[in-house]
Amino acid sequence: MRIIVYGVGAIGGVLAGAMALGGREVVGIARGRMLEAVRANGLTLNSHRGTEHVRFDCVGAPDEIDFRPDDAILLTMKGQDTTAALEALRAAGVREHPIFCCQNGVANERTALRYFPNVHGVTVMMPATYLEPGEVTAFSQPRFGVYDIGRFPEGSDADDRALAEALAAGNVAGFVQDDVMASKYGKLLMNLGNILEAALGTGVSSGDLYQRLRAEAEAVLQAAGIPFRDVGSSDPRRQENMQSTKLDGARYVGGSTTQSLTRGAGSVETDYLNGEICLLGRLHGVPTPLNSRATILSAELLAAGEGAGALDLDALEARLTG
Ligand SMILES: NC(=O)C1=CN([C@@H]2O[C@H](COP(=O)(O)OP(=O)(O)OC[C@H]3O[C@@H](n4cnc5c(N)ncnc54)[C@H](OP(=O)(O)O)[C@@H]3O)[C@@H](O)[C@H]2O)C=CC1
Ligand SMILES: CC(C)(CO)C(=O)C(=O)O
Repeated sequence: MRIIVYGVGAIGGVLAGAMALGGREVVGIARGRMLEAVRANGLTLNSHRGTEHVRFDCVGAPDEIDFRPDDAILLTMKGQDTTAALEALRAAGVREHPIFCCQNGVANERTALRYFPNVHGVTVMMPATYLEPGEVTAFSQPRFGVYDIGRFPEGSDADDRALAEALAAGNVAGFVQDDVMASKYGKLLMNLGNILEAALGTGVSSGDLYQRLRAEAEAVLQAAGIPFRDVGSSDPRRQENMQSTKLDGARYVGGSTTQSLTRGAGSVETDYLNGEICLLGRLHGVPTPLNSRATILSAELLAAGEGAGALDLDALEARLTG
């Protein structure tokens, strides 16, 4: 299986770099300064193993790839960039290839299924950062991450098992699951707090706001009849595979939404995280005022050009509940 990593950022960069270092054939699709940097100098991967430099083929768009039957395509862009990526894949002639949604949220799989028949969900448990072009950092040891993998909407197949093997070569523990979306809904609950961290700054207490966002979401999932599995700190696989690691010269600035604000990326994923709960709440008649305010807050922070940590807890509480 050749691995096409579409979106070389924090997750895509660690995956592409680690699997290439593990001897797997990898092609990256990147853009902007990341593309320039990887093409010019390869990628630097910082982790508990030290600093490693790796080269792999990297292109700017799918139509620069001569797709082969053994290709697997990993989507590693944020949810707001998925539709454009799927359209570019289809325009490049992709049809039957397995598409693995290595992304937070639960909307990517359904969107991908409009375009392609062979879609897989992947729950990504892997703290990673991309702050500078050409450089990414993995903050977990002994494995860089734990992934659940399975066919969407359910089941599993040989492609899932082949991806788990490729991930193992890249120091990521992959678990094939017949009900991967239950794991992805469990992860979605965790990601409702991304916007709180982005607004307050990493390491700042958000009081009871996360529990309140989550309570709204759990009521919504229950009303919608959607099962979820907890993949948070109580998941024993985290204990075994994912201890957080302190690295010389690489500070963990926070989760993916915090990084988007820190990098001035121009968009955040909140509409696919808290916004998913609003959507389901509206479909199933469950009010979601806090998650709704969270989506509006993220849009306002972006519009105001705010970086991470723009608000203190009182200000945040007022914006979400006042
Ligand atoms: N970072 C983390 O620790 C974790 C992230 N996740 C999830 O993983 C997914 C990826 O997040 P993350 O890696 O942090 O995001 P990043 O923004 O770091 O990486 C995504 C990359 O994809 C690029 N990209 C987007 N669209 C295209 C395109 N059409 N062509 C080429 N490149 C493209 C982006 O470019 P540009 O920078 O120009 O936008 C960016 O470099 C998200 O769903 C996130 O929620 C899950 C667990 C942990
Ligand atoms: C759980 C968390 C916040 C960190 O891995 C994450 O999934 C993200 O960064 O989006």
